[in-house]
Amino acid sequence: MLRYLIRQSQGLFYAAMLTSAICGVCAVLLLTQINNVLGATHQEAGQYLGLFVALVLAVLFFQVVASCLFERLCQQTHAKLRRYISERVLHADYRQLEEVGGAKIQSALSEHCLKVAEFFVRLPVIVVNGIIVVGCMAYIAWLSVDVFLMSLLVLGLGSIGYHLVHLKAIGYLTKAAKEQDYLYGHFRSLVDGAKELRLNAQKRQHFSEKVLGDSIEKVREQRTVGMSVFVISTAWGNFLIYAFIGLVLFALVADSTQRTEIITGFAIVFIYMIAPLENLLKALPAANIAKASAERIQALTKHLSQDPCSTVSQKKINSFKQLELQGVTHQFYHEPSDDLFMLGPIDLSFKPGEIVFLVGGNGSGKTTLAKLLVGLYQSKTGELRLDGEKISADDIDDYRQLFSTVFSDFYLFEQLLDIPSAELDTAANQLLEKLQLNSKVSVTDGVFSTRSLSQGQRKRLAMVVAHLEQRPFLVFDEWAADQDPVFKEVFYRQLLPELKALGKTLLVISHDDRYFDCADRVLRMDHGQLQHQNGIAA
Ligand SMILES: Nc1ncnc2c1ncn2[C@@H]1O[C@H](COP(=O)(O)OP(=O)(O)OP(=O)(O)O)[C@@H](O)[C@H]1O
Repeated sequence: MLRYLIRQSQGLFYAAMLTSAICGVCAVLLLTQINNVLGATHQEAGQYLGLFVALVLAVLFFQVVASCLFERLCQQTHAKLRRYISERVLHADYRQLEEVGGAKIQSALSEHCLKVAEFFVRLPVIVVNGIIVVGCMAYIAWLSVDVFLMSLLVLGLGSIGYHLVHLKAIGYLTKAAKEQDYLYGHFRSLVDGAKELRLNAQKRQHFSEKVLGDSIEKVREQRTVGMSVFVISTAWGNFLIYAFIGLVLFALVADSTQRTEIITGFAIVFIYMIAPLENLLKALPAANIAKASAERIQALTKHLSQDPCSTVSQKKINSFKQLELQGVTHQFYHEPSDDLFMLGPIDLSFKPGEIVFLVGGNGSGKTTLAKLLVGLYQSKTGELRLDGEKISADDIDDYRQLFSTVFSDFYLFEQLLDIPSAELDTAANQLLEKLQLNSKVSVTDGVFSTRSLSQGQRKRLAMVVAHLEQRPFLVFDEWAADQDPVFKEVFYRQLLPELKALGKTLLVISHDDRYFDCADRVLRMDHGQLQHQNGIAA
């Protein structure tokens, strides 16, 4: 994932890395100048002044440029990641999207994206300090090969210890990232379940303490332990540095002829190197958090297989003569209860200008069948046929454009999402009048004046949206359930016949048995199986 993102902004990334590297090199050169001045007489020191000032300015300049470039990279990455995940979600198989759930997607779009993007802000710290440490090591080698070999040994030991601890810490951070996905679900419940939580103090307390509270605590605990483990590894690194300094000062150069000179040189290098080394060790955990977040994003997007048709097709299907479902099946497996719901095999056909009612008990499979019909669910077996032609996976998005739906869990966007025009506004406002909503809502430039309506009124608004799409097939899933008796009458006796007269095919999922006579056909679902009944309902 990180590699993919780097590839996406290659130019910016390499420019930022290069300026960071130059900054690091200048910082090491500055160290050698400081050391030169320390070993020089007062007269000699003057000749180093120009280079010293130039190097200080260069370090500052490249540091600022590198940080700005990495900040830009961070923002670019953040935006790209958000777009990438949004696109994957937009084109994901609908059933898989249902399985993944909103919480994981929200967690990925907000926190995981941010953590990955932040990696690019930490990168200059890692690069600059890494180069300073390597440069210092090279300088140590130039001063004394023995000390350099010893420092390599110390670094080797430090790396092994760091790596072992690091594995442990990463485990905690990954667990925290997983728990965070659940936490986002609980955050949603805070708003979606606001009514229930207010009306039952005991449940509210349980939710607050046991559900939300426990989840917040788990994330806090795992992250704290993970980060503490990193702190321990940093301390281990620091211990090794000080042990090494002691070794050099008291043992390695103890009886050297140029003792004072060498010790002064090393003391400067060590002092100069400690802060970058610490910064490096501190920046690495952030990189690891980014890695854990990137893995969560990857796991999510991997789970969402893409519809084969990801672009808007030019092929528009505006009408049909016959639509058939042949041997179509679907199944839901509920793991906790080991329960399997099987729908079908279903054979069914529709013609333009007919009203078909789909009736049956709760959980009998009516909505599932409607989702199969409109191409939201893929059939396990069997096929959809339009005018005798089989609908393949490549055609499914074109096929879906035949339908306008109002499912019982419909979503109302704040705008019509069509290209705004005066005609569209006029048509929408006329429909609002027809559905007796004109005193509450109006449409201007394709945007609704309000969506703060009763559930029944919101459903009427959803009907306006569906109507405006001018598709040949309309599906209403218990649309009339929230309507008052007067408007129920309008829906069944006036609106449906008007739509039928326009040549539309209508699949109406309904429990209103007093209106079953409005249908040309009534289909009854029972435990996932379809029973055809002609004419008026049984
Ligand atoms: N997203 C889902 N994930 C898992 N199981 C599901 C899902 N949607 C529906 N089911 C299961 O499929 C069965 C049929 O559900 P469906 O919503 O199609 O019934 P329905 O006839 O529309 O019911 P109702 O009249 O209550 O709306 C149910 O037993 C339900 O548990």
